[in-house]
Amino acid sequence: MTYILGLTGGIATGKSTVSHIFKNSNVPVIDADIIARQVVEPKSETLKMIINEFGEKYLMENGALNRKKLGKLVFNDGAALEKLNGVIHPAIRKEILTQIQFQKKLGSPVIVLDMPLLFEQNYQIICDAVMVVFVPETTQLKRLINRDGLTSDEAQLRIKAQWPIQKKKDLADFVIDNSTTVAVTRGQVLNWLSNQNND
Ligand SMILES: CC(C)(COP(=O)(O)OP(=O)(O)OC[C@H]1O[C@@H](n2cnc3c(N)ncnc32)[C@H](O)[C@@H]1O)[C@@H](O)C(=O)NCCC(=O)NCCS
Ligand SMILES: Nc1ncnc2c1ncn2[C@@H]1O[C@H](COP(=O)(O)OP(=O)(O)OP(=O)(O)O)[C@@H](O)[C@H]1O
Repeated sequence: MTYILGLTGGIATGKSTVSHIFKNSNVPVIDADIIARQVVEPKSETLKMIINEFGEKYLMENGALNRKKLGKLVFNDGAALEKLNGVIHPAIRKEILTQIQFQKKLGSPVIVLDMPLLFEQNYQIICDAVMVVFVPETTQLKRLINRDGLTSDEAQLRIKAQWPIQKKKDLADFVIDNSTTVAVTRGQVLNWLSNQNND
């Protein structure tokens, strides 16, 4: 039996940091952010649907999606974000389910599904448990601004496009506090894994 651990949190609370720790421990990770990029590669059906919906101005000269420009639109406009989600999420879901089946066939005992919108898109129902990585909102805002070079207003809009971290924490089976050092976070994840191995 393959145990599916959903890994989520808010934007920039540390999901990738935690998923690296899993990967380094040889646990396979399915990364929804990577899949969300793969399904809109140049010439893909999903990219064509996005361009039909939003217009040619969201394409770059090389035929790739202009992610920066589309991000500016959708994180400022809830209706546009819903439209984008409606077009892209069916393709993301299909690929996630394919990758889960693949890992199950390989006989992986544990797999991690790393997905920022895990609760928003109702993926907890296919997970055996959900782990939420959290930091206080002030830390989240600071790390997001530093990592992505956003203004404080832009960063706050992105945070508001997702459920509040407290709501996700309340729904979690396991929580990881990523507010101090990566070493402390690693300790919590390795501890979870060793409890898992002892079961
Ligand atoms: C709007 C897009 C083009 C902006 O691209 P950009 O390269 O600037 O950001 P990137 O994709 O790296 O996402 C960064 C972070 O933004 C947050 N985010 C992304 N999409 C969404 C969304 N639909 N709703 C809320 N938050 C989101 C996530 O925390 C993600 O980790 C892109 O995020 C996108 O296509 N989003 C829709 C697909 C999606 O929902 N992806 C999230 C994981 S499934
Ligand atoms: N414990 C930590 N101490 C200091 N900085 C950290 C820590 N954990 C993560 N960071 C930094 O905070 C930023 C966000 O972390 P990370 O990319 O792991 O978040 P994420 O949840 O995967 O983000 P996204 O939702 O955008 O995918 C990164 O720049 C990362 O290097």
